[in-house]
Amino acid sequence: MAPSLHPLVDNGITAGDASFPGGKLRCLCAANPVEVTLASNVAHNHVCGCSKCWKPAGALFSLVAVVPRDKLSVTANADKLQIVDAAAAIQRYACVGCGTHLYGRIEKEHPFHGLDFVHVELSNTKGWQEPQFAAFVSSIIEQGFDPAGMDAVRSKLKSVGLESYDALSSPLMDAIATWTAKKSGKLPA
Ligand SMILES: N[C@@H](CCC(=O)N[C@@H](CS)C(=O)NCC(=O)O)C(=O)O
Ligand SMILES: [Zn+2]
Ligand SMILES: [Zn+2]
Repeated sequence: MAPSLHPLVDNGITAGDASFPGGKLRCLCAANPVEVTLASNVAHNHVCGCSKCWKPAGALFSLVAVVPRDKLSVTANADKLQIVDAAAAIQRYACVGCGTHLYGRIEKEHPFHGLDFVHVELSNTKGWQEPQFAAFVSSIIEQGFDPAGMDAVRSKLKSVGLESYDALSSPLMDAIATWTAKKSGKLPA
């Protein structure tokens, strides 16, 4: 059986609703789940193969998107959240009970400062933006995936409409490079 890329990708992608207003994310604890409320839809939703992003059990990829940080609030059981790696650019807040990551936040100077990273599969409502591309695809090898299987992974991603990248998508890499060039003065600010 082919490995699961992600449950919301394996059987094809369902388009989101452009006017979706947001909703609640909950961790996987049966009792007292951590609840995060998003006051808008997400953007740049994508699958990520890196080792740092939270993945559901058995999946090769995470499903991760961004939301402006002022649209995100922790609305229940915030005391169960702990930062996974305080040294990482993205400070990922995980539930100490079930290990699920509820959101990731960037506090340092960074092109994505002001955006929080979230996993919309933690919501039981439909209409969130659908995944747009696949990022850090080659990174799944670092976690033990057989490199001989990469063609099949990239073909499967393409068959559901996701372009594969081994970092972020070209438009996002361009945005990061533009931010860097403006900061260094190579481009006018
Ligand atoms: N190959 C590395 C890539 C890690 C990486 O760079 N992840 C990206 C995509 S989430 C990133 O922006 N990380 C910043 C961070 O984790 O703080 C891995 O799999 O761990
Ligand atoms: Zn939990
Ligand atoms: Zn990642």
